[in-house]
Amino acid sequence: MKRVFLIGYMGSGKTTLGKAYSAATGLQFVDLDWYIEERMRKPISDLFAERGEEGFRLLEQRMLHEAGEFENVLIACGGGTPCFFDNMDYMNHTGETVFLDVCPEVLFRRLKIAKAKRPLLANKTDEELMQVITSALEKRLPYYTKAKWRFNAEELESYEQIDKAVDRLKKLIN
Ligand SMILES: Nc1ncnc2c1ncn2[C@@H]1O[C@H](COP(=O)(O)OP(=O)(O)O)[C@@H](O)[C@H]1O
Ligand SMILES: O=C(O)C1=C[C@@H](OP(=O)(O)O)[C@@H](O)[C@H](O)C1
Ligand SMILES: [Mg+2]
Repeated sequence: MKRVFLIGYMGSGKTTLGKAYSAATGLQFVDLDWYIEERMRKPISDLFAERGEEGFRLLEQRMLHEAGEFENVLIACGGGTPCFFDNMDYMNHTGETVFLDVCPEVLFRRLKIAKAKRPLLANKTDEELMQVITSALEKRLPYYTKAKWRFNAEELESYEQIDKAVDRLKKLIN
């Protein structure tokens, strides 16, 4: 039985790599954000707005425990998932954890074009965005580094790079 959790900051490529890995190997893919949106029939940004971050984190923990019971699955978490409650310990006990490591400059480049759907980043100027990324990474690194594996995910920009990353991930967790 295989159960893998991808963790890392927003824009580190959890969804992108998780989807590609699943397509290449047949391992079932669950994106935790999508799972929550489907179960609640609402976008993450609405759930954040209605419940506040605290309410969202409670919901996220509940959904993590639900999806965490699935067998033969790769779960792409949200960027904050490992950093609340005992979520990181829970994941380490129930499966293999992989931290997608990406430097702030690359995260900035990716998130600059993809921040609108992320409630913690929407409406930030470039300067604020870089500031949010660096300070959040500093706070979150102690959680992320509890993962069993650390995986460099800085090159996910083309299909070729994604294929290579999938191969590297296969070698790491098989
Ligand atoms: N070729 C690309 N060029 C620029 N940005 C990209 C490219 N591919 C992906 N991204 C962006 O980088 C981010 C990383 O992907 P994603 O898998 O959504 O990360 P995560 O799930 O870890 O937040 C996404 O927001 C995506 O829009
Ligand atoms: O880092 C975070 O706190 C969050 C990351 C998002 O997921 P991605 O990392 O997939 O963008 C999503 O769960 C929510 O917007 C909060
Ligand atoms: Mg994602």
